[in-house]
Amino acid sequence: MSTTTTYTLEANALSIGYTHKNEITTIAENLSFQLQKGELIGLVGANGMGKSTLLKTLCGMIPSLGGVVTFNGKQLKNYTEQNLAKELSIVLTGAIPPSNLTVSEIIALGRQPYTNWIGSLSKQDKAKVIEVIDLLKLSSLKHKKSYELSDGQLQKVLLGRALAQDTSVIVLDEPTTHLDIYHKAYILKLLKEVAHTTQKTILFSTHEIDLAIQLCDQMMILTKDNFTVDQPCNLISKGSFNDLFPKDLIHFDQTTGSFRVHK
Ligand SMILES: Nc1ncnc2c1ncn2[C@@H]1O[C@H](COP(=O)(O)OP(=O)(O)OP(=O)(O)O)[C@@H](O)[C@H]1O
Repeated sequence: MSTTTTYTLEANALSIGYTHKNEITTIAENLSFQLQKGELIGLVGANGMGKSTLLKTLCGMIPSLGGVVTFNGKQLKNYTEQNLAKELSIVLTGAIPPSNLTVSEIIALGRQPYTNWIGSLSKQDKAKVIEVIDLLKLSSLKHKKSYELSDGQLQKVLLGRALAQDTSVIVLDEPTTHLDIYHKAYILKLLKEVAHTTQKTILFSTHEIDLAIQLCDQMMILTKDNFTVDQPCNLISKGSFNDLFPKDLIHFDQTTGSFRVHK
């Protein structure tokens, strides 16, 4: 049943993992958190810890093994695909769209939940596409086909498609993977601005821990034994980043807020 809430995305006692031929592999369990409007949230964890599994479970792409996910007060399982697409957009790594589409056309795909059955764009849809192209500074590329783009440019375009979808929650799996350090910072700063100015909840997974610490309102740390959600400064003071990786090679330096290699 729907209830009024200030949280856009909530998980309660969520268990994530995979079921193959009745064999259940649990990747993480008892995950609970509440995310608010206007927040940028970074999810970090070592390779294979379950970040993508968690994001896909939150989006309903893979079934949870237990617990409840709620969007804007309504349980995920009670949404139709069409209605969920108005609340939630997803950007997955390697989700390359058909290569003969132009940048504008890919971004316009984000309007699908709002268009009629033949997919024709209204004035409002077209205005949204132009707004996103301007926001992401993609005007010079708008007529290029997706196969003509660099990996980084394509990543920006996929973000554009999610922004055009204009949902209250955006989930991105490693959105800065193919970008250089300048463009990693550019995209994460842009996500923060979008979250703050449009009051969207933006959750992304990343290995860019230093940048995430500087830019996120909240961070989620997923380790083998723990799941912690808090503001980056609190996580630093609690020493939570120290548990992210084995301690034989690197350590977290609390004064600089970054990882250092043992000399
Ligand atoms: N379809 C699947 N079936 C079974 N196990 C899977 C499946 N996909 C992933 N896994 C396993 O789930 C675990 C978590 O994987 P996941 O991709 O969620 O980790 P991650 O934290 O996103 O890793 P990375 O940082 O390397 O991208 C891994 O042990 C992986 O092998």
